[in-house]
Amino acid sequence: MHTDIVSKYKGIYIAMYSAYDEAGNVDKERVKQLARYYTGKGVKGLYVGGSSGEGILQNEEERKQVLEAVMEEVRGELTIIVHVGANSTRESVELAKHAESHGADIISAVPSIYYRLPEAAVETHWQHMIDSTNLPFIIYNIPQTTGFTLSTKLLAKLAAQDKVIGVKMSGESTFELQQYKETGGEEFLVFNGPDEQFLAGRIMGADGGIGGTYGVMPELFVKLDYLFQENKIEEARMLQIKINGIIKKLLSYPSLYGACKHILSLRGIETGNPRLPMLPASAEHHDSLAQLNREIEETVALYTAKA
Ligand SMILES: CC(=O)N[C@H](C=O)[C@@H](O)[C@H](O)[C@H](O)CO
Ligand SMILES: CC(=O)C(=O)O
Repeated sequence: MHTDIVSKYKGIYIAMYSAYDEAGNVDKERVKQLARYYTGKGVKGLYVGGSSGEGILQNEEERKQVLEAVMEEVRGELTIIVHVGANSTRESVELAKHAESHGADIISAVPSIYYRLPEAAVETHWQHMIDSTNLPFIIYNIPQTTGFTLSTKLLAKLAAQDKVIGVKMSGESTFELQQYKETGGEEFLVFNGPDEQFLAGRIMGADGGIGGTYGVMPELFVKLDYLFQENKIEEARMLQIKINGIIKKLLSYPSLYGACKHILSLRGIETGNPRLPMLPASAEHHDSLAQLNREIEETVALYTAKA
């Protein structure tokens, strides 16, 4: 039986980008600068090495370097969830043990990708990671990229273990999200994945969110969560609509990550280009990205101004 898990870990987690130097190598100083930038903004923590963090585009050593930089910079200040999913179970277990030895708070993983695996194989894959450390584990369900949909049957089986404390639900169905919450129970964490549906996910039972676009506007998601908690649903809906206008523009670029990383660079936070095949923002988009950055900054100023 899980106790106090939800109150301990609920909240807003930024799916953090990785930071590279001009040659495309992991740059630990830049990772630290980015992690530092996210402190003091009201978020609960960071989700490191996930989709936005390009963990699956990095080798094992690089993934370790990114996590080490994060831990060296913000350990104790932010709750750190590490994505340790790799295609082989062996590598995932190695990353899980590394995460534990460096003080990460929680591990998480997608299924193995490329092979179309039966549920029993995905279960075994996750179970090995779970058994390899004493850390809590959060299932990462993102069927639109992995091709694997977490069934409530498997969720129930995994959630029966003390170490399995939650699921990051990146599928778009808020009905399934609600079913996951019902299956896992009140003391099982459900994180909303699609940033565009944060409020909808919260209304249907999510305890918080983990998202990639939070990285360029964490203040807005912290505010949105606050409005939901205060039961100011109409105000929250207006903010979600404002956020969605921004996300729609972000998604219109060659890659979401390239756009977000360029916006961060306009604020003095250099993280390099995303790693190919993720396309960088190209020069022709710099003007519109500068305009979008101003729009985000104005919205943040508006929503964080004292009433
Ligand atoms: C498919 C995907 O990567 N989803 C992310 C996490 O769940 C989201 O944070 C999106 O990046 C975001 O909602 C923009 O569509
Ligand atoms: C978006 C998200 O949650 C991730 O990048 O893993």
